[in-house]
Amino acid sequence: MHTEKIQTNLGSYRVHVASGLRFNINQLIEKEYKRILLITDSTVDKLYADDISKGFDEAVDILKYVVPSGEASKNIEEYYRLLTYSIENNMDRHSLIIALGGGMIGDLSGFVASTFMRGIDFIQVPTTILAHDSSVGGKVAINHPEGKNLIGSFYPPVAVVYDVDTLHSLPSHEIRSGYAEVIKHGFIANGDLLKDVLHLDIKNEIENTQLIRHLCDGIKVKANIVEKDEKESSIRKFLNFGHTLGHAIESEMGYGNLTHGEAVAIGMLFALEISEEKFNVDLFSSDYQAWMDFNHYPIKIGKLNLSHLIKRMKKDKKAKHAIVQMVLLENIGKPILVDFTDEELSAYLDKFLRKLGSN
Ligand SMILES: O=C(O)C(=O)C[C@@H](O)[C@H](O)[C@H](O)COP(=O)(O)O
Repeated sequence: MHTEKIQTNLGSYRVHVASGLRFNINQLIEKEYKRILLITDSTVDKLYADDISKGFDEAVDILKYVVPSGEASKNIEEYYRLLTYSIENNMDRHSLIIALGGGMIGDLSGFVASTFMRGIDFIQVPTTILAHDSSVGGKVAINHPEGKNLIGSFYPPVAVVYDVDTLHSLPSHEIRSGYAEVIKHGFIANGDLLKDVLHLDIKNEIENTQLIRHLCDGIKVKANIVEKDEKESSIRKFLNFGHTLGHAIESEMGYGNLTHGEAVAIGMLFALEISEEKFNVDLFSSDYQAWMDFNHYPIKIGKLNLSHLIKRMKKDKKAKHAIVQMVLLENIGKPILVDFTDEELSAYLDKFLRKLGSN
């Protein structure tokens, strides 16, 4: 089993990564809980929800709440229904929430945990590759129609239990989504990981040792940054590489029409091309685009309205006084934050959308 300890001011927890862990969650948490609310989605429920209960004593009360699958469920109505369910079913400050699923479930359940009775324990049990990113670092949130993750908090889980066996049932768009965040960690902080992934055919089954190595490398990059800047006042913003445009595309297209990672993958291409032009460096943007093509990432995504996208980019959490800030790369492993004037951003985005055929 691979274990990474995350030590921050808001809390310390371990991220365990191995095969078969979903049956042994009870042994990986330090406290005993009498009442547990398992939150999952309608896809994962059928596959793994029963396995989770098997590891707990029969005396533990395990409630289950199933959310419709898809990013569109990460909304205020679903959040409110979950709170009502928790109140009606006598959850209290000594209860535990288990978030079983991908980023949507982790973010939504974590936000419920962070606000129910001013905060109760929760653990993340990720079932997607993308969640190697979202389950670590303590960002929990729901979306607003105006923008992604606009309502949320920093609230670390008490543990992350990552059973890699669950990743083999993922559909191809989920593998693409997850590997976008893996390659992001490579671009911002680990050139070897980047090279490895740029040679990877993610259309075919990825064997467990390689998958675990990629996930653990990504988690290490994330842990390293989050431990130094948990609340994103400085270097944590680097983890947002590709997200400024990515989030704008996701919300503009309607949540769930493109996966989070697929939208971020496009956002990274944008940031790479600007970086190469601004800093006169080769950041392998052509190799990266070829990798995206080869692995069937959607690049031609139809017409997008430039001014709508810019309006959304201004709502990004990194923006200050409506000035868009983007993460660029001075080199591989050397991220930097750059402010953009409206004119400059418009010019870059117009050129990029034309290239994609989206203008
Ligand atoms: O953990 C972070 O910090 C990140 O920015 C990682 C992102 O990949 C992740 O999608 C995150 O949830 C986005 O955060 P947001 O603050 O931009 O909503």
